[in-house]
Amino acid sequence: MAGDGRPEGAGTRKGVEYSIIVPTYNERENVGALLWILRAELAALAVSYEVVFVDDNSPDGTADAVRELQAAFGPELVHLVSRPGKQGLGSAYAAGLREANGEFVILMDADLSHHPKHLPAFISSQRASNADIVTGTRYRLGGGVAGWNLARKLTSRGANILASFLLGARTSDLTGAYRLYRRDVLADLLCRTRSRGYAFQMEVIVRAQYDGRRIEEVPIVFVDRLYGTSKLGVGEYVQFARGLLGLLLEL
Ligand SMILES: Nc1nc2c(ncn2[C@@H]2O[C@H](COP(=O)(O)OP(=O)(O)O[C@H]3O[C@H](CO)[C@@H](O)[C@H](O)[C@@H]3O)[C@@H](O)[C@H]2O)c(=O)[nH]1
Repeated sequence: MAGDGRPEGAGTRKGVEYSIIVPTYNERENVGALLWILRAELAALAVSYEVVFVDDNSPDGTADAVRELQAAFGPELVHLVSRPGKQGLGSAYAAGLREANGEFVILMDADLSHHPKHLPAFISSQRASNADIVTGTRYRLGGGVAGWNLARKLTSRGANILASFLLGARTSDLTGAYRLYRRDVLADLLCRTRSRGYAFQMEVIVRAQYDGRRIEEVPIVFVDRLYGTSKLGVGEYVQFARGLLGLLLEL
């Protein structure tokens, strides 16, 4: 594997600044809307970008919907990584990175809970600060969550407070997934990250802090999905606890 996350000898598409990696599992109703809104939000910025969908053989036929988008918008803009079965978020990002050509990588959910309207803020924050990572935060002034029930709000907030306290983290939203990374920085972190599910977000940002990476935050409002359901289950909570314990023992 090359140091930037691509397989040795893989081709590059020169001049792409941003690769937007979107993991999907049963997101057929969302991928088209996401792409349209993304294009509208990025049009004014005059940046070059591509969108890499990583689908785990979704039973609802998400991969076919992405192929239709590919046919409509072209394979330069829309990429599809198709995996044989559900393998978790962390490994989906790694698979997306192997296909990505951008100097920077943006990770976002498919369901519009990570709204593309925040992308200009990520990009301008990185440009202004030369940061290695810009992470979206729900827990700073201007950020927030809409549409979650009280139990989910408390779980998310509680997990963040506990993990920040135990790990000495300076980032206000450890579990958020909406982030921009310098490509080589993400590739390096992925090599060392053990978590394969939702705990991935926490592990990556904490490791980056311990590595001395420059991390900036931008407030985002996470709006719960309109279509489909969350894939967060009990197993993910167990994995989160394991990931936290593992980091605590190691760092
Ligand atoms: N390829 C692939 N995609 C997956 C998998 N599991 C989830 N996804 C995709 O990953 C994205 C996030 O999944 P959701 O199920 O919508 O997550 P959520 O419960 O809304 O949780 C969000 O907020 C958490 C923080 O509170 C985040 O930790 C989490 O990553 C996500 O952004 C969606 O695009 C979903 O289709 C998987 O195993 N494989």
